[in-house]
Amino acid sequence: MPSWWGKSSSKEAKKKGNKESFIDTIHRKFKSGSEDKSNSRSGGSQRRCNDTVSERGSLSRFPSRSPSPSTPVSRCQSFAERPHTQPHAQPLPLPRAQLATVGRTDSSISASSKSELDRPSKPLLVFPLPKPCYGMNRADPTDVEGDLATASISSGSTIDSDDPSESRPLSPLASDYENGNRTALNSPSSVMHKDPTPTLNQKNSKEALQPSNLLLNNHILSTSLKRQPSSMQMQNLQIPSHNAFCSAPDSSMSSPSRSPMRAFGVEQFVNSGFWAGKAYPDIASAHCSSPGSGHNSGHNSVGGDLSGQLFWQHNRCSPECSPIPSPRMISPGPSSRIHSGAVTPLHPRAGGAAAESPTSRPDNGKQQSHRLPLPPLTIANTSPFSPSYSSSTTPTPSVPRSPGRAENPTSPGSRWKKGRLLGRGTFGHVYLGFNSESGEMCAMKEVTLFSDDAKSRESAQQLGQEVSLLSRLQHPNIVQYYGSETVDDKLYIYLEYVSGGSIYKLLQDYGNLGEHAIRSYTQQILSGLAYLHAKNTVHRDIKGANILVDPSGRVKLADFGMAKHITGQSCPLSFKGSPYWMAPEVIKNSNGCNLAVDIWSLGCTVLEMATTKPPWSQYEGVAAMFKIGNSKELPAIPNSLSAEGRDFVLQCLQRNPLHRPTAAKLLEHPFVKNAVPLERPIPIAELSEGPPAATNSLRNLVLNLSFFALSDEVSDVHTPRNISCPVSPIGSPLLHSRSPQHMSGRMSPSPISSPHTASGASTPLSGGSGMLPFPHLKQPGSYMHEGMGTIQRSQNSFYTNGGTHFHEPMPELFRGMPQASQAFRDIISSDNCTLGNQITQPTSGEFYDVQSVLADRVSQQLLRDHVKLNPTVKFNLSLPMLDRTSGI
Ligand SMILES: Nc1ncnc2c1ncn2[C@@H]1O[C@H](COP(=O)(O)OP(=O)(O)OP(=O)(O)O)[C@@H](O)[C@H]1O
Repeated sequence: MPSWWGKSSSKEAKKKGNKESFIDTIHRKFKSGSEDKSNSRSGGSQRRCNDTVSERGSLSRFPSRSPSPSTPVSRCQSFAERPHTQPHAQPLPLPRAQLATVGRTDSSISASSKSELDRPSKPLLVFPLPKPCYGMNRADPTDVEGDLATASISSGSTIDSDDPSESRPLSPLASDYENGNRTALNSPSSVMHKDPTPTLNQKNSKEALQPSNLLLNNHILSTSLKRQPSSMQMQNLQIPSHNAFCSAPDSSMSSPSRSPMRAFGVEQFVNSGFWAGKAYPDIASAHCSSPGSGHNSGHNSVGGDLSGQLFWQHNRCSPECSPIPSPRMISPGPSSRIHSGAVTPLHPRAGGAAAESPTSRPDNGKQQSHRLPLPPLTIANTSPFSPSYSSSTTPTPSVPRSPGRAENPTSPGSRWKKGRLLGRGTFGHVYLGFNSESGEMCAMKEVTLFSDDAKSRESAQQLGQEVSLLSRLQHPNIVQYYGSETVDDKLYIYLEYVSGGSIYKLLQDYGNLGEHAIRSYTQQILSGLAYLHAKNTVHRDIKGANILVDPSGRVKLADFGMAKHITGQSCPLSFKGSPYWMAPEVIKNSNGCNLAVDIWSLGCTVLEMATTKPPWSQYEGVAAMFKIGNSKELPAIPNSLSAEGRDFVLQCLQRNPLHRPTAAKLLEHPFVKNAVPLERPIPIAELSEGPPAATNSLRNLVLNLSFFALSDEVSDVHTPRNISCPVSPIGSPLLHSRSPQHMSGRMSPSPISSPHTASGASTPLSGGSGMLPFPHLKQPGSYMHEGMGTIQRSQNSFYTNGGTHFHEPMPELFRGMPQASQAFRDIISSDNCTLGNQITQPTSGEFYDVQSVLADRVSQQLLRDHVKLNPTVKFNLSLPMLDRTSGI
């Protein structure tokens, strides 16, 4: 029995009152409703649950991947107490009901913790993969029930899994993970990887599997729950009876499940395997990322999910893992925050997707079916950063297309080859994208959308919201969105590739960070948050796993799947986030939605960076949440942190959200204010040229810098990274040649900052942000990408919504997928996604920082070119880069 459980049990009587109160609070919370449905992924979960039954058939046909059963993992042990070799957990008594009762939960936990080795042959009760947890609207109140039912079933499976004989062999698919992302071994999750249908043959599952009960998801089981609601929950601390942890279906292919750490909306909570005692289908996926790659699917990717984080696990690394305990490797993550139907392995098509070789092109069948409309403009048909990547635009005959486009009109993205798997997320997989012709790289998030599946709508909605948000963000500390497109039934979202991996990954691979790094990272995270919060947008899932680091130490916030734009006064908090980083008010839902939840999470992240573990990681999921939500205790702050660091953390971890400083305010805190700024030398060439279509401010900035640099001739101009580098059209050689905006010959620092964009000219899917113009590829009447302050003015260009204009054809992203398309439209047109009104003029700090990875490589050439063009200017080519300024 897990230590934490034991502890809990011993104190149960004592704390019963508190727990009940606490649980009751949560219970009410989930019952009473969740935050705006449109933003919730729960619908998905609900759906998932509903669909689970219906899809059983198909599910059963597809072997799911299961991790190696060889590694025993206990999920019930606290981080601190869990040994490498997990003791066999004592299965808790099974409750009579097969519902998501506490007993179930506990059982599942125990079961999960049981060594896989110990139960190799016995088939585990695996439930059909649940539907995606995400989802927007829960129109039907019974959805919760459905989710709950799913959870119950999961629970049941978990229970069954206690029996070793239920273990099922891993699917061959499990081995296709790259980068060691999938470490089958350690996964208790093997349970999750069992082929659901076949595995449902277990004794305990029999009843549940009865057709009538299997209608389970939404009916029978839920009904049962209804009949015996709170008592069991209270008794068993089943916070989530109505709650939100998604059960993550595991699938090697899809794996939305890889994200165990996120909690979703109420609805999702219901799905939560954790709460319901469900086996952790996602575990395998979640923990299997390769530690060293920095790209994970594990904790991070898995990440996101509450489930995964519900049990902070450690020391379960695969051999490849760094000596440092890697929660990811063992992370239990039952659920992914969003189980997109698109990525559900169980779906017939999913199988194909999953089976794809990471090294293959995004899709060989790209042009097989739904031909993408040609982008109206001449943009970057060769660049992923091009809006053309977004099939959201309709063909515009009047606008010339690039030759390349003409040659390959159906899919601009086809030029991008899908490379290795970078990680797995709730929606799907993230691959490295490489353009053989340009040499550019990007991160390609591949999500399968099923046009014939109701889940598509939820997927589309969620993705639409995420893309909508991302496309309007442009900040050096936020991963840049480049564009997106659909190819057949797959949606590709092109993002800035951040090769260093997540902070989480770094911590797993290299241990805790030193104070300098913590200060720097924290300062950057704050910068990103300040920018985000200025737009009334809350990230809601700040944690190491969602913060990427580039090779030069620049930090970028990623994974905006949980982000929400706060539009009105009332914004009920939904149970979203990752438990260990979750603010008390989120758990208790005692306050309205506020930006302060990110500040709390930031404080947790600082501790995570300092210790490699989030606060309260010594407690298992529920216990941790109880601590966070119901106690007054503050987490231990390591002595390694300076007094300033300590104070910073304490400032962030104030239980009253109103007492927490804002991100902007915290930027003034000595802990980060005194942080050594990251700097990137600016190549002289960058300073010597000005963007053709740069805004005055940008132009001035660049010119000033240029002047500064050139006046010195050999210059030692240093510019803090966060300042201008990015803005320069020339700023980045990379952008110089590839960005769609460059292609358009227009430039605008940010879709957000540009007048056009501000006025609402924004195409969420068209890669609104982050692109810098290609001065050398100007085209008359060319497409003006809104992201660069340019607008496609031809034809049916936009429609307006809430002050934000979108390209009418944007929904074409989901061409061939009516439901998805409509869902996308809905979400895009929802006020929740409207950021236009919040658009603010950029500050220098908001300038998009061009990718620097290739900058240095090209800088020399640029310098040479510059010299050729400006013979009077003398450069010392031996100093391609300016010196640093900073104040180290
Ligand atoms: N821009 C990027 N550059 C490099 N790697 C990335 C990038 N985006 C994502 N990844 C990798 O892919 C993994 C999954 O991506 P991401 O977290 O965005 O997916 P998701 O569906 O949002 O996941 P989650 O379940 O956390 O919501 C990340 O953990 C990371 O390792």
